[in-house]
Amino acid sequence: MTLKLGVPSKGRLMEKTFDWFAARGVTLRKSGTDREYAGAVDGIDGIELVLLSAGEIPRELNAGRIHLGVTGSDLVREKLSSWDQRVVDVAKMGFGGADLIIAVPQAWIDVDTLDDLDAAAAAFRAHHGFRLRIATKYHRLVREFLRDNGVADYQLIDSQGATEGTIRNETAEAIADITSTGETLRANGLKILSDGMIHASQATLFRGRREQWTPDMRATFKALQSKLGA
Ligand SMILES: Nc1ncnc2c1ncn2[C@@H]1O[C@H](COP(=O)(O)OP(=O)(O)OP(=O)(O)O)[C@@H](O)[C@H]1O
Ligand SMILES: O=P(O)(O)OC[C@H]1O[C@H](OP(=O)(O)OP(=O)(O)O)[C@H](O)[C@@H]1O
Repeated sequence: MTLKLGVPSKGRLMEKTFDWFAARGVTLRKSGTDREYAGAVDGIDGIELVLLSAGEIPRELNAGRIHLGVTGSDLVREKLSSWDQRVVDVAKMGFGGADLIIAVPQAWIDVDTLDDLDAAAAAFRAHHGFRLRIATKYHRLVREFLRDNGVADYQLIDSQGATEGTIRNETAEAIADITSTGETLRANGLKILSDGMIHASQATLFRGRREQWTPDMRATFKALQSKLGA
């Protein structure tokens, strides 16, 4: 059996993933037409390229349908419970950096920390009769983080995009989202809580569990690791 490597098929991570492997003597390329999600690997034998959405790579790794995968470290933590028992971090790739943070309106001058948020949430509930709403697509990471930091009086609102806009639209009071330049937060009048950093994400090469791997696959992985210096 060949070793299947899943990489993002488009978007912000794809090109840099190709560059990162190329710099280490492994050429990944899309085969076929631009819109066809087929690929090939040159520079090492026994590896098959699978082009996938970054968000699906954690699940495919966990299911054993791919053996290696490149995706954001945030996505692996969000999509897999006990992620570190399911996949192994082989190499941090040094790009795709973004911080998952909690932010509130700049106008909330009394709220700068998680403790302040907790107090504001209790006051909010007493006043409005429902829990303060935090919009996010990172449900698992946000729940774990708030639980570990003693914030309980809130509800999560699912937002799969344009999350910063939920506050203006009055569908949430706070957000938990990815930021890199901070532009989107500023443009929407939001500020990050001083202790509101949930995870500093970057593109990472992961491998799945090896129980089902054949000796050939293990040898290929070893050869790849030595090329990558991982
Ligand atoms: N400014 C940014 N905004 C959002 N995500 C970013 C940013 N910078 C880096 N990332 C990272 O990029 C990854 C998401 O990549 P991308 O947006 O290409 O995938 P996606 O389109 O969300 O996934 P899918 O293809 O599953 O929809 C995440 O790991 C995220 O942390
Ligand atoms: O700090 P910044 O550089 O402003 O980047 C952060 C923004 O980028 C991402 O959105 P994306 O472009 O992926 O669109 P989305 O809202 O559909 O997730 C993220 O969700 C933030 O909205």
